[in-house]
Amino acid sequence: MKQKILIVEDEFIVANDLRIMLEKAGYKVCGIAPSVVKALELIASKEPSWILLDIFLQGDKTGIDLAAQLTGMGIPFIYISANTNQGILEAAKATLPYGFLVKPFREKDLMVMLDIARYRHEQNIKYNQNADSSIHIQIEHILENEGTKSAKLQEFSKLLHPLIPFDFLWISRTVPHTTTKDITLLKESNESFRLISNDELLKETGASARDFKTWNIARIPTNGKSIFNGYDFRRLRMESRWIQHLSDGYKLESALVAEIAKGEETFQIVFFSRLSDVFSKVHTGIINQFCKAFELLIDKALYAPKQDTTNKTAETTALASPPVQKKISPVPVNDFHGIIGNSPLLHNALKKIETVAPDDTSVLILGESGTGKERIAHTIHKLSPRKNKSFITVNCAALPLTLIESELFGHEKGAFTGANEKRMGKFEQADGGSIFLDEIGELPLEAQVKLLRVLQEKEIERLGGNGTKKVDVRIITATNRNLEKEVAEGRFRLDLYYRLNVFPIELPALRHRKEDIPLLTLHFLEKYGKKSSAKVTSISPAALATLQTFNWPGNIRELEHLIERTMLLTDGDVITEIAYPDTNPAAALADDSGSKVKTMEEMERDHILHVLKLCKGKIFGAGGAAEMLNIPSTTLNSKIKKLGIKFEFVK
Ligand SMILES: Nc1ncnc2c1ncn2[C@@H]1O[C@H](COP(=O)(O)OP(=O)(O)OP(=O)(O)O)[C@@H](O)[C@H]1O
Repeated sequence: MKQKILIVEDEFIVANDLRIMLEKAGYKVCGIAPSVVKALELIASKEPSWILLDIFLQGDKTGIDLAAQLTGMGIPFIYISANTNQGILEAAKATLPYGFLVKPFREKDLMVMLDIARYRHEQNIKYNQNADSSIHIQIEHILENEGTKSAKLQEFSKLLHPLIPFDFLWISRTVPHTTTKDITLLKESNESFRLISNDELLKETGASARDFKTWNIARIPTNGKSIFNGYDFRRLRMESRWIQHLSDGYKLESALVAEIAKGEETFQIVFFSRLSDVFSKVHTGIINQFCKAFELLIDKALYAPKQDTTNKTAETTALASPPVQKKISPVPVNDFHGIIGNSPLLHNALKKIETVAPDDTSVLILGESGTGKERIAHTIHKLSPRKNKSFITVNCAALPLTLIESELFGHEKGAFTGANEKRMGKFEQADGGSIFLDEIGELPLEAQVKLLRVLQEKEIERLGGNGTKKVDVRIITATNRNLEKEVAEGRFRLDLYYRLNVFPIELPALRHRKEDIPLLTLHFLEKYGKKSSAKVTSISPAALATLQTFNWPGNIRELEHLIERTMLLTDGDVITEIAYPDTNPAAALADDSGSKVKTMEEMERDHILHVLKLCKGKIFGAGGAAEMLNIPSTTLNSKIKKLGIKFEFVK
């Protein structure tokens, strides 16, 4: 069946050009809307399968406003805009489009983007269905098992938590004329949730019993909204004394509300988070997707006619060891093929990896330096049918400009001065396996054209050669740059961006998943305990706690090096003090919002360190840091000494 596309664009000529291009390619254009109001009318009457969306439109609403509604309706969309202002790009990106095409564009760009957007949409549906059915199966297990209401609720929370990051849960039931608060649950760790009794609630929030009785504590006044971030959450606090007290008591910063109607009863499930701005349309989508699961939980566990035999006191105390059987989770709790961590953000990424690994799909891994991009790329390879073939890594930033093409695609003898031998490129070495192109954002434009050709034609041409050779390589790329910005500024080809960004996986920065720091620390203690002669076997709780206050600009790599260094400097077998490097720890301790201005010397030091890391510590010769920085190696050496850069920081 032809895909129906609605064009939302206020410039008639552009819209008409788009219509002609789309119809020529076999799509059916079901309408052109110059404003959000008209678009909503056409959506209702024509039910388009896709929307091409301009940002600035007639009327006071923008395409970004409409996008939020489209996500709610489950209609995929792609932006088409001439606007490359960074703020607008960020706002547009937050609405999770399937693509962004910058005007003016070529017909070919549009078609490539639509193909990829459709592919990504199908993958998303597949991913959601997999997750959905796996969670449903696990929920059925929970409900079939013997166990108290609290144990079932605890298991349910553990399952849901990676998808909806909540710290506090509040469930109330409204039957005609009465609303009762029924369940309050607090997250103590990712593995443990505690039911809170009314007495505990009063004690922990400091509210008096009289206030508690007089305040309207049961239902959250939502006025039809479901996401309460930032301003909305502050307004909610102003409207309800009780929410104000609750959020002060438990340090809550945002809320997500789900309402489930069953006959005459309505259940309000409120997820609170300690992070601000954490909830989005993605979470309301998840709630819609798991509506049935919530109903099951309500019917079969929370409000089942046959109540638990356990007495009330037991019900409201800590839920340390639920008698229900442990579930086999698709992602092992602490160690997923050598990837350590248990935070919801990491779990989401790991689930994506499981989904995409078996296919040949190109994967783009996004994340700051040291977040584990290379490790994840390797895991994708190991989980794929290509696992017994080569996994070749190329760091695009470390390759000197002149050698990039010959490194990637190989060269014939005599192709350039110094090419004394015929040489196989990385793509040929990876034939049958996977290639990991790290720092893809650094690839020069000429090499981008050639890479695009490999992706499109699945063939390479050696430098100086006059024939092509077919290669069968799965491409995994990574970057810590904002590629959309690179595209907008003309440094990265749009067609290549869409080819590579078929399945993006975003890796969280360590400071956004500090709950993983203890697990990672213990992992590195064990790793370096085995390797070195250090006697250290453990770390004191106080030392571990200081690691969680650190901001980790260098992410897991930085934590790993710090643990290794601290182990070497520790006398005895317990780390009680962390050997933080003496380089301006205040800068690293500052949090995101309070980042301080760096001095020129600090900037220079950071830059040299970054380049040295890219070159894996190599200073001299081809591919060395001096060449990349375009300064003599003797100058670089004296700067390294002057700035106090030690080799152990570079590893
Ligand atoms: N989840 C993890 N569990 C255990 N070790 C990890 C994890 N993630 C990363 N590491 C370790 O941290 C170090 C940095 O990881 P990696 O090189 O994969 O990061 P990267 O994002 O590719 O960095 P860059 O962008 O600088 O290339 C490696 O030693 C890796 O083994």
